[in-house]
Amino acid sequence: MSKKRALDSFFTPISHKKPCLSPRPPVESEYCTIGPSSIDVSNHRSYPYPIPHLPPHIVEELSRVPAAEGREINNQPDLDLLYFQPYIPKGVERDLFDFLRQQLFFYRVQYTIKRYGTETQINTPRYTTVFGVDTSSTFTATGDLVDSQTTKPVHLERYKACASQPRPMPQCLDLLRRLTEIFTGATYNFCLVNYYADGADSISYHSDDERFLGPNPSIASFSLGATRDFCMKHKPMPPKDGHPPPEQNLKPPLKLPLASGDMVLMRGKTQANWLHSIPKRKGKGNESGRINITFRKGVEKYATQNYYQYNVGEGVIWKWDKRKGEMKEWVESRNKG
Ligand SMILES: O=C(O)CCC(=O)C(=O)O
Ligand SMILES: [Fe+2]
Repeated sequence: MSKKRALDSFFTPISHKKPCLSPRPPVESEYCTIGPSSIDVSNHRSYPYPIPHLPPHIVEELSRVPAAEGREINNQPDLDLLYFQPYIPKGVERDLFDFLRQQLFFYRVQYTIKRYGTETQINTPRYTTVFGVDTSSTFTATGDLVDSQTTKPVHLERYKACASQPRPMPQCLDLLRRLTEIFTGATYNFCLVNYYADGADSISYHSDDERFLGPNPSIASFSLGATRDFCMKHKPMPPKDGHPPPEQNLKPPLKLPLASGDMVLMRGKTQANWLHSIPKRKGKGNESGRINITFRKGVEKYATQNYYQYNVGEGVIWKWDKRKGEMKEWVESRNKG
């Protein structure tokens, strides 16, 4: 299907269908569940509360993505990026930021690691949440989890090690996922969302190179809200035949100032060879929040296990309090009625 045709069918409003919660690859007939006239919510037994669909004007504006051509950055060894400045049109990126910060539920995950026999508690320095399930399972239109091969219900055992049963992508993120699939030519079954409340929140150097993402994974990473530096450096290269480490090790990190609406597509050998981070920012002028959304494809059940453990965990739910202008602990009984 051409991109133009895919987009046209995507934005055709048909209002009487049930919301489709499936993170399956795009099928033209499924796009009808997403349209500017929709006033529904996405709900699922694994959600703490329903998530409203995107307001029609945001859906409308998203039909204009990508707002700019992607720029290739592949002038360093093993680096393969496509950088859109911006991908989401200016103006609507702010509305999307406000909407997602208001409507999504977040976590501040804590976990322990054991290094050289010593246990250390890690406090994830940002808010996180995740939706999706690996390729071994799929959600039906009514939100049931079935085996991708047999279409039989997935036994609870498969995800018993997960912090939460897998959650289907809500419409407000699934729309962006489907658009991203059209423009990147890749498919995605996970959506990870980070919320950096201010400059004190961060993610340290790492690569998304887990085996459960398969070789050469394609990861689409969106930025909304405050501009933050995205730093990248090559993984250390070992000295060869007793000679000092190659010059790549001495190069300063690559720094992309990710602004609201920008998207970086990381692909090819990037994850296998490069590390990335969002460093802390000190001082005045770093008080505003930033949302990062990544779409990825997990090809083993360990992807589901890992992502729910480190992005949902066992702790309390955090929700944006508009009046106070900060994240507040969400308590179900207080919010009923
Ligand atoms: O916030 C970002 O731009 C990067 C997030 C990231 O690297 C991750 O979630 O793995
Ligand atoms: Fe990452």
